[in-house]
Amino acid sequence: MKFMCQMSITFPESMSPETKADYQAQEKEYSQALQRAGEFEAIYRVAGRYANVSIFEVESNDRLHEILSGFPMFPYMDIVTTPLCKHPNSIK
Ligand SMILES: O=C(O)CC1=CCC(=O)O1
Repeated sequence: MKFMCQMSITFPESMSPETKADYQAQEKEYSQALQRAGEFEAIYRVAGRYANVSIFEVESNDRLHEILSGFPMFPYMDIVTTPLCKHPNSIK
């Protein structure tokens, strides 16, 4: 099952730069492990925003929820999830 997730991140103004950097380092480690495992197919930065567009290939809705809620920055994310289907004109 393929999904597009649009994530935007808002840290509290009171959060220190050190805490932000720690979240970002944890996020990178978690994200890259999922990418290596093949469940996290792609991630793009949205130009001009602290947001991304991510593509996941997972076995179930429950697995997607497990992945998303496991992101260290999950408490600071707003996530919009869109299920994707094959396009009839795709050559892949
Ligand atoms: O977009 C970000 O920086 C937050 C994020 C979510 C998954 C990831 O790898 O980074």
